[in-house]
Amino acid sequence: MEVSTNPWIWILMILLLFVAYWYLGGPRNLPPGSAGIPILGYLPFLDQFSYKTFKILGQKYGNVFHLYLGSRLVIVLNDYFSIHEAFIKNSDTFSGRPSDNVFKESTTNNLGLTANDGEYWKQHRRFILNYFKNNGYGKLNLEPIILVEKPFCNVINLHGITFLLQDEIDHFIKELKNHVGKSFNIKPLLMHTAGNNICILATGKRFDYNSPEFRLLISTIFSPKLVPFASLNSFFPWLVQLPWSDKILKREKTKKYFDRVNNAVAGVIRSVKHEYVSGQEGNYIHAFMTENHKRKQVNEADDFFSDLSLLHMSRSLILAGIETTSSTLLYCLLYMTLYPEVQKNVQNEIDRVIGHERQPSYDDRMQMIYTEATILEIFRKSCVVPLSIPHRCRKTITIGGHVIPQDVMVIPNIWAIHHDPRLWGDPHTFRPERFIDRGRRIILSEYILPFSLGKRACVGEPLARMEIFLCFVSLLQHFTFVPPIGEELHLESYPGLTIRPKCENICAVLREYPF
Ligand code: HEM
Repeated sequence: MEVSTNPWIWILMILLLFVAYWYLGGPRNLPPGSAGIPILGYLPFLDQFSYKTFKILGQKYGNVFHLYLGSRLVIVLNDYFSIHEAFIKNSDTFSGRPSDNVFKESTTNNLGLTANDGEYWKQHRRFILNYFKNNGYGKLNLEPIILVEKPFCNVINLHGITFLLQDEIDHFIKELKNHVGKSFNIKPLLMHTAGNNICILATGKRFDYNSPEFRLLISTIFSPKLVPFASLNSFFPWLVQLPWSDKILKREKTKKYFDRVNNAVAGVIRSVKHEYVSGQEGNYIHAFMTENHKRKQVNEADDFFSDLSLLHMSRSLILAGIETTSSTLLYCLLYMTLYPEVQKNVQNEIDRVIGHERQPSYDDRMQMIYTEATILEIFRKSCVVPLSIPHRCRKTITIGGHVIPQDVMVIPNIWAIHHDPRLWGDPHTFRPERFIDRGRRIILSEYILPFSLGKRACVGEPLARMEIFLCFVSLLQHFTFVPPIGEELHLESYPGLTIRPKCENICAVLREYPF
């Protein structure tokens, strides 16, 4: 037999082999799904709001399906029951994070909470959740309890976290009063307040909006648009091997960005580190330092709570908490502007339960059924982290009768749950009343998952829920929000990992008292 010397035949054969490998070379017994086209996988067919495409694909492939995004195999969980089976019933198995270039390159050895999934992550997660629990985050009537229980009184323990959040809201309202009656881009102010609430957690105090540390922090965090390059890095991990990968992946720019963020976070840490007195636990940074000392006494080699860890942990909280909370608050105001009758109902409830002479407290929500229902409906509709953060399946397991291979990336489509007509009937209608039982009680739905669920669910949830309630209620106590003259408001968002409203201009009108 003669071997062909025609190079085109060889090129064609290699191409055919590559295509055959692309379609047949992956793991067997995957859930239904699509490999898309060679090299790019299903990426070219995804809408820029990929959660919407996933929802449609769920109708074709079922609620557990696979896709290749670039060369990366991804399993999408597209309904409540599959996500619950994975993240609650098999929470350990699904608590991994993809061991990803993106995480590795943005942190030092995967330090911080979001990227890590080993013993280090477990211990830090437990530590911060305990810190929240012991310091009144998310609880009612805490101030007196804290006062009695805590030997090392500092600002938080004396007055309770509610007091500090209220103080921040006071400053926010004062600032907003400078802009009443005109079109005002409220997003930066919302980011300032969300940023300060995390600083309160970290340092036990708020920062003046004009203080150098705070200005640096806020201005640094959201400057560059690096998400497209992070996605390239994640879905085409082999790009890293190419000689010009640094340029394609903008690695230099990414590195500089994270250096700047580290520098800004270090400034916040420095501002309280020097005030530390041995044994103090009154803010997260001091509690962290005390934990480090305790551990060192037992085992000098234990460096889980090192200075570098403190930097990365604080950074995790700041990066995960500011954009999410400020976007949710912005959606609160946009929905009120677009649904004035809902705004009126919330204000009537505020007037009845709180009045205008005192500040709202977190306890008030027990009597504010309509307001609570409105916030739940905003959580449902806005769903600012629609695909959560990707998980990794730590061992091969069966979900919904489908085999999920070890180490595969798992994406839960939370947006699909929030918009599932089988759960909500009319998912696209904004209707707070769906959460009220015969006008008297809140219907707590397990299908509302803005913070995800299971072992990896958002650690900042207790703080986020408190600040959203207190800020939303305080704002509607003082102002009515209306569309700025000549501007059309809508609820559309930018594409990205988080849903960020495009409309940032709003008009606040001061409410008249007495009402
Ligand atoms: C409305 C506001 C917020 C929303 C909707 C939100 C949502 C989420 C979601 C969906 C996740 C991913 C969970 C998963 O992997 O399954 C997450 C993770 C996380 N969030 Fe939030 N979040 C909010 C506010 C905050 C705040 C205020 C903080 C900090 C104080 C914070 C800190 C974190 C951290 C550190 C993680 C990573 C947890 C881990 O990997 O173990 N978040 N958040």
